[in-house]
Amino acid sequence: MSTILACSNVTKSYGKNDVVHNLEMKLNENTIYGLLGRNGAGKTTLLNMITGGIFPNYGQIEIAGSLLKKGETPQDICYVREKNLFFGGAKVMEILQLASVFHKNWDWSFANKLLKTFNLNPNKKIRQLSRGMESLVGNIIGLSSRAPITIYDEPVLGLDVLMRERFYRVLVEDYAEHPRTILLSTHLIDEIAMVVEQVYIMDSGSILLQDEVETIRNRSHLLMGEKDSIDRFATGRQVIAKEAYGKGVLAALYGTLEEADKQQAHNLGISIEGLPLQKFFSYLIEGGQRIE
Ligand SMILES: Nc1ncnc2c1ncn2[C@@H]1O[C@H](COP(=O)(O)OP(=O)(O)OP(=O)(O)O)[C@@H](O)[C@H]1O
Repeated sequence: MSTILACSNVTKSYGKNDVVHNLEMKLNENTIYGLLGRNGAGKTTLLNMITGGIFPNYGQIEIAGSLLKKGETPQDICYVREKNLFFGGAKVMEILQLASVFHKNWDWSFANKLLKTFNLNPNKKIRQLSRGMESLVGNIIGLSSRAPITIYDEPVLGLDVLMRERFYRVLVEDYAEHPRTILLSTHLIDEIAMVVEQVYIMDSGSILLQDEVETIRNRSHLLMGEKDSIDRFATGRQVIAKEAYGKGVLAALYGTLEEADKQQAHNLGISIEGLPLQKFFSYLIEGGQRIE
């Protein structure tokens, strides 16, 4: 599969602070990615660089084989921002009409269908919409653009559970018919775990881990046992976090465990459970470890 977006050594500083630091990222064509990180991790800053709003201090960004130049807005990207910049006095339909001009693959019949799916009145003014409804206008633009790269920054902010599920379902169904590259940036990990194929986990401006969701699921384990046993078992393995639990210790471990490993754990009186993605993420961020 070929690369459609590549960030090499990208750094963005404000004053003395590197908000994004030597960041490497490679997105393939026709894949759904999650960009995960807690508040302030640098996700929006990274997305603003990828979409041409701000320019890195160092490094380069390549989109569909061309280096992004300062001041350039990449044509192949549809960026659905966390905070929309829609004019409050404009009607929903006028915002869609404006967006359609910028995206050559725009599909009007799909856009009209989505207005119904999400119960949005196209004649309502933006300022009359709730926070969730405003998110939906952005999401309709992201979906209808059918852009080769669609980036959503916190796309379900303000949406109720029903609308969140509806959005993810439409996204996946449409992706199946019209494959493209989608990047979903969020801190709501468990919600997107069913949708994304690959994740980038970001913290303090750097990527801590990049892998397939399935691989992360298979490799993250929660061990429970006595401290000495856990320490013995952990030797030579990647423990990303450890905490006291009653008289024993809980340890989050990242790596493949073969049958022999599981037997060794059993012999040491250690129990092993899978680790939900959200919990794995919390441990990883707390530990601040980079996983190669
Ligand atoms: N223009 C700016 N000037 C100074 N600092 C900034 C600027 N923009 C962002 N930052 C800082 O950079 C850090 C990363 O912010 P960013 O918005 O990229 O994080 P984020 O991962 O998107 O967080 P959230 O999920 O809360 O939106 C924060 O500490 C923020 O205060």
